[in-house]
Amino acid sequence: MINVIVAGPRGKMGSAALDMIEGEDNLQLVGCIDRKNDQSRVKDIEGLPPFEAKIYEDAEQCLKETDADVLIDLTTPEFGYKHTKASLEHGVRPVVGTTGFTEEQLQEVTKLSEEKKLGAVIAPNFATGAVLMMQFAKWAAKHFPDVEIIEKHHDQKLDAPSGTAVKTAQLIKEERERKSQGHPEEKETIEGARGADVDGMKIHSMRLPGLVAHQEVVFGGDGQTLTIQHDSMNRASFMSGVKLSCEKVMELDTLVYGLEHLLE
Ligand SMILES: NC(=O)C1=CN([C@@H]2O[C@H](COP(=O)(O)OP(=O)(O)OC[C@H]3O[C@@H](n4cnc5c(N)ncnc54)[C@H](OP(=O)(O)O)[C@@H]3O)[C@@H](O)[C@H]2O)C=CC1
Ligand SMILES: O=C(O)C1=N[C@H](C(=O)O)C[C@H](O)C1
Repeated sequence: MINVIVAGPRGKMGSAALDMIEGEDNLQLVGCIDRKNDQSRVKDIEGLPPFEAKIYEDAEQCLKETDADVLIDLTTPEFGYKHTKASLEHGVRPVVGTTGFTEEQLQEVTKLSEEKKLGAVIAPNFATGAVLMMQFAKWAAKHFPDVEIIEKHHDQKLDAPSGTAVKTAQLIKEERERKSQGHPEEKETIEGARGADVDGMKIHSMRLPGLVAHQEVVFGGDGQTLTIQHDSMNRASFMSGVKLSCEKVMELDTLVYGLEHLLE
């Protein structure tokens, strides 16, 4: 049995994680970290499954009082980072879906996980299809170095570009020489028109109601284009990755960044 804390239980992802845990025999909810409803039971919060587990506003208290193996964080970049550090300090393995960590923050928690010899998973995208989309994009970049990324999300998303787009750009960067794209003398007549720049490749972020999580990686070559596209239609699409991460993190003693390292 793996004892799990969920941070962000009322959120879109956190509540989907509770539903997933409810249906799994090897995962047990032992506590939640929220910024509301201190000391309430999960079952008393409208819309959440009937768990007896307690809600804590104080993450430290939750980590101390529950006999947790894993902390799943699905909150905000600021609190996700704090929870990840606190979790490692308390000997609890973090599984982090929260996006928007800085490079420095990632390095810091990687170092802490090494020092503590404690497994951790940070996955910008838990959907298997999104992981494949990123791997296919990395492969394609060998042959098509000109590429732009278009990510589309619901309009409640806090971070832009998405963690998935940033990770995709990093994977492509590993495959190709740095290059500037477009006309060398191109000028933006409206600021931002060409999108964000990562190592010469552009990322465009769209936010609209009705969307969930979608990305196109568009490559251009001589007389041809190649588009690799992934769409998450709902949050259930992420849950097999969350479950797998909870299981695999128990066997790790360092931090892994990206679900691709856990898929066989
Ligand atoms: N890796 C992946 O596959 C995926 C990652 N994500 C990422 O997961 C994160 C959450 O996304 P989503 O569920 O859509 O966002 P939501 O805004 O729906 O949920 C976030 C929840 O965290 C709560 N929260 C905020 N601060 C704290 C705190 N200090 N302690 C505990 N809880 C807190 C919020 O509370 P309140 O309601 O009061 O604001 C809210 O309930 C984002 O970073 C997103 O990018 C999303 C989808 C997939
Ligand atoms: O906020 C979201 O919704 C999502 N966030 C992650 C990201 O930033 O890449 C994963 C997925 O795209 C959904």
